[in-house]
Amino acid sequence: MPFRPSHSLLDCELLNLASAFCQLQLPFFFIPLVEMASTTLICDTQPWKDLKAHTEDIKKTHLRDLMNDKERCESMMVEFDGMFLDYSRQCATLETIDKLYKLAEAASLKQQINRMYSGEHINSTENRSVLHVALRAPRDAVINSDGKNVVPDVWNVLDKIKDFSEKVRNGSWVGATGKPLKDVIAIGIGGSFLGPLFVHAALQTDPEAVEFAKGRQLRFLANVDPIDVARNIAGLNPETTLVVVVSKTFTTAETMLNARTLREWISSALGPSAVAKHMVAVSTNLTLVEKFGIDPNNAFAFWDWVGGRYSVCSAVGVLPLSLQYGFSIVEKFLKGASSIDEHFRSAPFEKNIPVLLGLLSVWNVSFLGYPARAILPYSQALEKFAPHIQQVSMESNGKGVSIDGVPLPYEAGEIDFGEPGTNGQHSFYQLIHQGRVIPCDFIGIVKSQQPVYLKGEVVSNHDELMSNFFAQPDALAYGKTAEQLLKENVSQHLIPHKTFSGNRPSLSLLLPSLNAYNIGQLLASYEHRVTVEGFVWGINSFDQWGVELGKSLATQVRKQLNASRTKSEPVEGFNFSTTTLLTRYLQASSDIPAEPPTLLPRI
Ligand SMILES: O=P(O)(O)OC[C@H]1O[C@](O)(CO)[C@@H](O)[C@@H]1O
Repeated sequence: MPFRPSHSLLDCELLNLASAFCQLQLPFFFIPLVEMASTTLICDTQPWKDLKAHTEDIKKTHLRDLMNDKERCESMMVEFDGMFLDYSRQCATLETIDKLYKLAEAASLKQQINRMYSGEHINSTENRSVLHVALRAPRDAVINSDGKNVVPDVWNVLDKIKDFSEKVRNGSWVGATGKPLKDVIAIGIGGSFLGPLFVHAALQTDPEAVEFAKGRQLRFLANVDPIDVARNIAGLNPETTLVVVVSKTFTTAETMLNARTLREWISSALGPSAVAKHMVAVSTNLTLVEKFGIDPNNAFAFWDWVGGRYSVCSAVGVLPLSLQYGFSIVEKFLKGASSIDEHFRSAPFEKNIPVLLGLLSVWNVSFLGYPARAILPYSQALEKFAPHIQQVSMESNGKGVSIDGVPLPYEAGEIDFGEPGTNGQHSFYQLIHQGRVIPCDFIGIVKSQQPVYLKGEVVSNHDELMSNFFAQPDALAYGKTAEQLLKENVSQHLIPHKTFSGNRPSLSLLLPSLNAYNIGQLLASYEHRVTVEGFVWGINSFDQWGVELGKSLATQVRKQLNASRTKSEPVEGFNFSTTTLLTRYLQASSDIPAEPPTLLPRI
């Protein structure tokens, strides 16, 4: 285990434990002494303290000067399997990077990565291994969980998906009325939605994938807002639609209500027996799948060692994407992810893209004090990348205690947001240039998947886009001084407004193209980056207890709404604010009958 020194208590540690016990409202003397001696935090280590002290040196530097050091810049560029990372625009020197490697060592990063790959139960609060890497491992790989090689199970499901998706696509699996199923609605939320949506959006512009998707539609129903149901079924015919219910637990309230709604949509149009031909499921909970009325033979399994937000490479993503694009395209995506898995596991830290990305994030968040990160792909096809990484990162690392349950005296996690360039430039970049400092990830693609050239234009449309990709990082790094503005004869009173302080960090990631393989590489790089951050911060990046409280409070509200509507019971048991809001809501919608007939949207 990392961070378990046998030496006596360190100051920061004692403070943390005391505050943990204060939160539990137990007297401090109740702390078991053995526990006191066994738990420490990364902030207690010498490399962390060295980095803290080092921030004073960094504050004296400016990227304008750092960028002049060619040797420094050269050693801040890494290439792997066609991906090129340039992190020379980070507010960091070679000494910083060296100190970050020492921090990684203090965090036992290498050992923690190995523990993940060897199937140890590193998700300790759920007592599970974390093996999304097994989802894209080659057929002959051996990856054990609880003493069993899980790779054959993974490939059994992949083979089943290949077979099923081919049958649907070639028309040998047809709907209840004998018509081919050309449209798919995937119902799921969170990790059972965002990853597949990101990959779908990206593949939609890859010419090879587009060719395979001709005549087919894939839609995603996530929100329990009935408007999302309405939008999803608009223009679709139940006779030619296949519904895939995707839920790891098969208990998520939103997904299950949406699944019951679409089951009603199908059975009211085609009769209840049509469900067998028009609904399939992806889940770890095959018992509940059967209970719902979906034949377990039409269910595609995955396993509790796959976290929801890390599940896009399981049947969660592979099934809907194979139905849309064919299994061969999706297999390329898996291979791209697998290539990064191997790189992450084996490359030395200096050449290891996910490790470098993760360490730089820790540097920005924990030492330079920049809590947010902007993900800025200069590719419209990556429009759903930032929303997906938002979940991967913020649900994984948004934690307040260490893996041992000690409250953290430092902030973990980061605030992720982003939009494709250049749209973002006309939206929130103002704040990034002259307001707050937000480290940016610029992601560029060398060859456009949809090139456009116009005779007489100075550059192609893609070059126009990429001109911005190359310009923005320098604008952020160098800024613009008052002296420069004076030379340009800018009026005195405008100088403060037109000055750019610069010294704003970014990194640039260049991908050769945006095909299925590269999309897999990008996904795995970010997944592992988040893991690296979590390992260094000493937290459990693989649980998500923070989502539970809101869910259970919603259960109370649901009961109240039912009681008030059907039995006119008054709103009770809530605070003044919620009581007022609920009462107002009920009164203003009192024209809705207590038990209305089944109603489906009709857009
Ligand atoms: O796949 P399920 O079990 O429906 O869960 C959906 C999502 O809900 C969450 O548990 C959060 O509420 C995510 O972690 C998960 O991806």
